[in-house]
Amino acid sequence: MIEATLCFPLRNRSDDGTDEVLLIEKRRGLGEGWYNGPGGKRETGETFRECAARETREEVGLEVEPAALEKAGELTFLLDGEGHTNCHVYRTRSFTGEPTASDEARPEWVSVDEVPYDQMWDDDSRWLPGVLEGRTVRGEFRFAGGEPLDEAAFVDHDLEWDVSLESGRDGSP
Ligand SMILES: Nc1nc2c([nH]c(=O)n2[C@H]2C[C@H](O)[C@@H](COP(=O)(O)OP(=O)(O)OP(=O)(O)O)O2)c(=O)[nH]1
Repeated sequence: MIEATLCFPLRNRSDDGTDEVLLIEKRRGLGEGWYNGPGGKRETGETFRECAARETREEVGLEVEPAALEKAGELTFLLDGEGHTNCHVYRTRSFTGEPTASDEARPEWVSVDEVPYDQMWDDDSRWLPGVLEGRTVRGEFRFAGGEPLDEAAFVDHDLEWDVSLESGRDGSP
């Protein structure tokens, strides 16, 4: 199973108080052309928090402290009945730097009320609104139709809200 992370930096705009999330438009790889949070696959020896912080730095140039990430979700994506990817989701209001485009990603601050779910993975509209409201979620999402995952069809899902994520299923927070 692939172990991956997503990170959703949040800010409150000082002029009108709008709550915004930093999304990326993914320029290559899985989910190319869609909006998502910064994130990616975990490397050997990394914790999930370290992975989320590294991917955020590499993709959009924001510095986040692994310890300042708040665990918001654990999502499992299944493809044709088999576990494909475990995704650990974080959010944070604590970061430094200005978002900068990279080869992999074009960053964009978006109002949390105007997230472009029609240009994202099909499952995101089921769980991301709650995550952006500050809730925690554990979910299983079933896809069918073979590799790659981003060309498979989203079939159905199960969600559990307001769960304790103090410790992940593998024991790593
Ligand atoms: N929002 C959302 N993200 C997803 C879904 N499925 C899924 O794998 N992801 C995330 C997990 C990872 O952060 C990202 C895929 O990993 P990645 O960015 O490293 O993939 P890639 O093929 O570009 O990898 P690489 O070669 O650049 O390392 O997509 C989904 O259904 N919704």
